[in-house]
Amino acid sequence: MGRNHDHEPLFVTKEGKVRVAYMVYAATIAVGICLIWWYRIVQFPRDGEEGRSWAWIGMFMAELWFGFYWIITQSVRWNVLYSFPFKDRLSQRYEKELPGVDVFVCTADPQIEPPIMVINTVLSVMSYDYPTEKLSVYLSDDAGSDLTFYALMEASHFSKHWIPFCKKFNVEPRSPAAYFSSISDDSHGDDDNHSLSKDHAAVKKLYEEMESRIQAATRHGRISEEIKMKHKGFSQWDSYSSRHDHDTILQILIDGKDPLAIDIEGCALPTLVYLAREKRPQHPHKFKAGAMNSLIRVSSKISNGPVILNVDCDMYSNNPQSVRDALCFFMDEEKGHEIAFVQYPQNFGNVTTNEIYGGSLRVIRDVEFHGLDGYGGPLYIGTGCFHRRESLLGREFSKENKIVLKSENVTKREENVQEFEEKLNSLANCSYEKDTQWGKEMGLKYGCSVEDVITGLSIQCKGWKSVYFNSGRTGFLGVATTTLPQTLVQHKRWSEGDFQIFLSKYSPAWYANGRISFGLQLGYCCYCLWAPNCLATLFYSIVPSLYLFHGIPLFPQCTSLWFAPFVYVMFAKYTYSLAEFLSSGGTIRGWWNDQRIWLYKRTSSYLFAFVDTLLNLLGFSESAFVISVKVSDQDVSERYEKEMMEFGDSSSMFTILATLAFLNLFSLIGTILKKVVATDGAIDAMLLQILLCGILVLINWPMYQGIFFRKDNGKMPGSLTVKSLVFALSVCTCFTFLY
Ligand SMILES: O=c1ccn([C@@H]2O[C@H](COP(=O)(O)OP(=O)(O)O[C@H]3O[C@H](CO)[C@@H](O)[C@H](O)[C@H]3O)[C@@H](O)[C@H]2O)c(=O)[nH]1
Ligand SMILES: [Mn+2]
Repeated sequence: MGRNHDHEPLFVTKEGKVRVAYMVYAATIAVGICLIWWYRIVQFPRDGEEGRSWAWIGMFMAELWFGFYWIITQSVRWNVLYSFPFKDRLSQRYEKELPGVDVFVCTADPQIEPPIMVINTVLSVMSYDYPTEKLSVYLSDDAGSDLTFYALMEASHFSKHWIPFCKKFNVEPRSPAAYFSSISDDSHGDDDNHSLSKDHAAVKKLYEEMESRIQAATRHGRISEEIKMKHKGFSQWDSYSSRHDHDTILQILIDGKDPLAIDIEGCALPTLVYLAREKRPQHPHKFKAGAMNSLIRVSSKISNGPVILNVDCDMYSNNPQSVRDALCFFMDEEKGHEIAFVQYPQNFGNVTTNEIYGGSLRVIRDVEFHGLDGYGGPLYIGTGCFHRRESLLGREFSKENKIVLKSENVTKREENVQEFEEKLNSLANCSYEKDTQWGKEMGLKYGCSVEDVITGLSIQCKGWKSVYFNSGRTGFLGVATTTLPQTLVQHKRWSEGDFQIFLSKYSPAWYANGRISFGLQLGYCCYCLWAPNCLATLFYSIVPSLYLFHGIPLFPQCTSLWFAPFVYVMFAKYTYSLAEFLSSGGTIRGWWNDQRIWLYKRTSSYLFAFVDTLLNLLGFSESAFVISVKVSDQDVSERYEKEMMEFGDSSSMFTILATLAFLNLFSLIGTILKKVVATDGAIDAMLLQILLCGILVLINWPMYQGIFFRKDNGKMPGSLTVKSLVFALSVCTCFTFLY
């Protein structure tokens, strides 16, 4: 108290300009949508053709859905908000009282999440520009891999050189791999920088030696006896039988309370902890949510930082100031006490210019999440998120009981580190959570494949707000998927989890009613209703094309006035979407690719997610967490760099995509061969159907290439081509018999 506040806030928010033009545009689309609906009602075919009537009803349902979904997506565009923190004010006022920050890094598989990548992320967060005695880093290893442990041990030694180097020269970014690959060796060649270039060379050498040791161990798939002898920590693996069956392994590699834990310049090091929670085959481990909850408990006894940062192991910190930026929101005297979490956008270091798999999630990042911020704050999306420990633990927001973040007095420990570790082990045991509120009212929620979103929603339903911080130097950089199957699988997990939320107790549609703002409810629905989009999209990409082939119109003639709303809505919607994509920094080809990915996701990932969610609900299946692969073979990455679509995997999702691609191709070719369009007035009556089918064929171009022309390993597998061909032909034939 008694501080000179000047009443200057630690952060400000700016609303997007009220865009009258946008509102007019949206209103015209809304009118267009209503006209389309009206058309379907008044023009209902009365010519007694039953097939056409059913198709008509289907089209109407699909258009009802599209219209309804479009309305929902408006919620994230009306009220965009941008937030800007003031770090200088933070350090002026609170430098001495900054709170402890615990960073949780999660990893789960040393094969697809290589230990060297994991420790680069760890090193990047250990070297935050933040008082080291207040910073603690925890690595949760769900594979319980001694390779990862070994890499972390190496990192703990290397950090003694790396952290002082970063701080001395204000290096950015602070992931050594990213830093060394961004800087050429002779860029420090001039005399002024003599000290930098010398240190740079020395640290680089240390890093490369460490890297080759870790890579060698990873290649062998095991740790040599010689290394094992050197560190007693490996003895904890003596009772280890497999990654699904082992005791808790907890090791404090750097103990911040130990006066001897210092770097080469004599400064304190941040605490560094390795945790592999107990795993037993008969005991469901609840994936990342389970890992996070163990970390919350274990960390509460070691450092108990009131702020928790969660990052995935592939998302290194790209900005050493991020902790300070985030604290500006939490520590603001006026509004800070309401904020439960600060979410950074997910950015990826490996997205190519035209993002063939739509990997940058550009529009979500630069438009929609700002829109959510305008209604109370964004979703928690798993990585790059700073939490208040209290709200993560399940505490309700209360105006009266403001929780002020401040540094705590460190209590001295009686026992030595080993005894202490043993005491904490039980916190990460399988049985610990039995008959407790963990996974329900406490910590991250279980039973949903997007544990992050459902947890964030329940926090917001308890009265808390969140903040989306997306400005200045990018906070975190991760690894985006690099093949089509991976992308589809990831989106299946996301859309399935989101749809589970929609149907769960915490549904944004009913539970959240009155607990969060209406705008935010709609905002959540945009994502929670991804999966059901599959039905309307499938219908729209199959039925009109089949009917086209038989010369049966399902849209108004182009000489009719009803033609106008259809053309207007499509044209206006897609022009706007292109403009939005370009203004978020994308390219035209990138937008086109993004449309393709939307189509693919909607017709495969979302369909599987939709079906699985329903089966799940009926108790037929359990959803699992399929971890995204973060490494790829040389030739796969080469094709990725060249933006060639990677199939090369026979999944059932592909069968659907290829079948659809064939169906539309046949319809289009058949239509031309049968000279359907040559008859009088046919073009007039069928123009929209021809256009729709033509666009579907155009957008599927990379698929045809993969089926017919490519020879490389990434092409569509032959067996799959045959299967889809048979399916497509059968559908066409069955349909012909019906008519
Ligand atoms: O049993 C598990 C499975 C996964 N993870 C970790 O969870 C993180 C995310 O997994 P990833 O396969 O990379 O999934 P993504 O789809 O890239 O992740 C996004 O979506 C997930 C929810 O579906 C969130 O958990 C993530 O934070 C969010 O970045 C990784 O660090 C994994 O190591 C675990 O710790 N234990
Ligand atoms: Mn990931």
